[in-house]
Amino acid sequence: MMRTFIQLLGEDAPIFRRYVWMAVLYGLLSGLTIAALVPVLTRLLAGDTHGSALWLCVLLVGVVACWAWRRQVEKAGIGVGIAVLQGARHRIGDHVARLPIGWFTPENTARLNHSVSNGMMEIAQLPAHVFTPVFSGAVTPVVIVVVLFALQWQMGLIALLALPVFSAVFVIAARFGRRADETYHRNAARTSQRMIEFAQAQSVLRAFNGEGGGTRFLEQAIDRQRRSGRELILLSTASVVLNSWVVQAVLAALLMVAVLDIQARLGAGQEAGPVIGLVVALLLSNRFVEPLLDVAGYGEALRGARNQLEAVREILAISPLAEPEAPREPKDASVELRNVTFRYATDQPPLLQGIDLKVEPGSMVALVGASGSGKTTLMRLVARFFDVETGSILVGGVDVREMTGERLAGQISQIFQDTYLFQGTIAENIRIGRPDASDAELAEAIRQAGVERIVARMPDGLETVVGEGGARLSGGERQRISIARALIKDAPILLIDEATAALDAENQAAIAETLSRLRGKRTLIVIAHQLSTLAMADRIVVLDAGQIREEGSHDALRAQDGLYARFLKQRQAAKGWHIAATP
Ligand SMILES: Nc1ncnc2c1ncn2[C@@H]1O[C@H](COP(=O)(O)OP(=O)(O)OP(=O)(O)O)[C@@H](O)[C@H]1O
Repeated sequence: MMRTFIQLLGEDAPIFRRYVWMAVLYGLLSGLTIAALVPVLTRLLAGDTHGSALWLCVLLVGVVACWAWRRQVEKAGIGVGIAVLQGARHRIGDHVARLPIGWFTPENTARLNHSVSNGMMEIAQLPAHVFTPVFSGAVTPVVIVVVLFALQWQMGLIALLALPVFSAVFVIAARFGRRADETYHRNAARTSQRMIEFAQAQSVLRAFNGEGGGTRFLEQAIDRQRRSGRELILLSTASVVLNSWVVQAVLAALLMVAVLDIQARLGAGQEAGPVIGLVVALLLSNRFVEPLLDVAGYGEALRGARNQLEAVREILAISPLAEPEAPREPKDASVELRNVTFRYATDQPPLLQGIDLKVEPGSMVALVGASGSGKTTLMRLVARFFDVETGSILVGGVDVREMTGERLAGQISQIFQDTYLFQGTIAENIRIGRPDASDAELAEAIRQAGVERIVARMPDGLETVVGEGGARLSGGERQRISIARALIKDAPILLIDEATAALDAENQAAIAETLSRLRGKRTLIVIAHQLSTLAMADRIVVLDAGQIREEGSHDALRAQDGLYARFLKQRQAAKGWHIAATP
């Protein structure tokens, strides 16, 4: 936990170390102040009022010093919190900016959002509100153990042995609690997901589930969350009770030893001195358990914060894409995959295997294959959403790992299915492709992508705000804006995913027009669904289960009666294609 905290603080870590030493010193000071009670009481009980008064002054000075130092510790704790909020957020931001683009799935971005907002607030509050009492609560009893040893060694020994026992019980209870906490948070996240899904998918739920049926998934999720919440409350209560039992048991043992010793000494007719010492030791026992109970009380808060820190640690542990020390420049607009193997997770089989593919500058390659065969993944690898496991990907004859991210991005334009539109106007969204594009270039991209027709329908034309993620536009309209954005960028390589779902007749025409205009001028790699696109391609590559099974021109592959011919027949049956209708 401390290590993650220090990692999170980066160059601000010395502030945290200083704070920890201050908190430990505060614990020591508190312990010593409590220890000053011993001479005050022993002298008072022995009738030495003057000596007692002197020690009382020392005690009072200690109390004032403790109070003043505690304020300093809290100030230092707040300083650490501010460093977390200011510096650590930037540090996570810098780290995330270097992560593979492929990492940014909706689940990961939701996690990141939660960690940077709620999680950071929780972590930032730790030093001032939780660490100070926990650190001092762990140090003060150690000082009291030493004093107890001096007063009555058996009590000192019991208190000393109690410390590791208490730590072990605390750690075990925390471990059980953590597991329950994780389950609860997982179920809570699922419930939120289900709630959003429930709201977004009302039309589907009502159409297919009938009355009330649509709430089934949501109810199941709420039920799971309720059960895990109950389990969490039970375990949390049990751990608090267990911790305080252990502390109380230690206190009882200390009291018993002291009382038995007092009885024995009084019975033996010993003088008052040692008996007074024992009475004082009895009082000290109480001060020994108090900070321990404090620590136990903060177990819950520590566990919650630990989960947040763990989430941050997981994000920081993801390896960013390495930037080359001596970046190279691409020589042309070719794309080449050499013996590429890739898998999304180490425990999964390879998704792409032994892929060799060369796309010459200015040529057009269409990728074809069943759903899940790896077409999108192949395109993502070219744009370096991820790095390959073995083999290499070359853009312009240079391995993408030897190019800066900026240089590679400059070589490639993408029209993917999940293109994001920002909360801004249509014009602003298109200009993201090239912020310094002139108005004439903007108008040309708009014309080529068929955005003119959309703009004409909109109340504010090009200045129409598209809403978050382009929510105020249809899927087809969003895609055409993304085509205009890719066209205005004017990169030599264009990767296109012909999204079947978003392709209405107008969009098909826009894509076909774009492709025919750019054919021969740009290197085009297209995940093709349209017959017109396939017929336009210089080469068709058929992927099956992550491997290239067939490669050649449309006519040659069609004549082979292999996978491609079968694919065409399926498409024909589904969409009424006419093979003869090639342009
Ligand atoms: N980020 C990811 N993490 C893990 N698995 C993934 C990820 N993205 C895709 N996959 C899996 O990889 C496989 C290939 O997906 P990919 O999107 O490359 O196929 P595709 O041929 O483009 O399919 P489609 O035509 O349906 O878009 C699928 O089984 C998919 O579930």
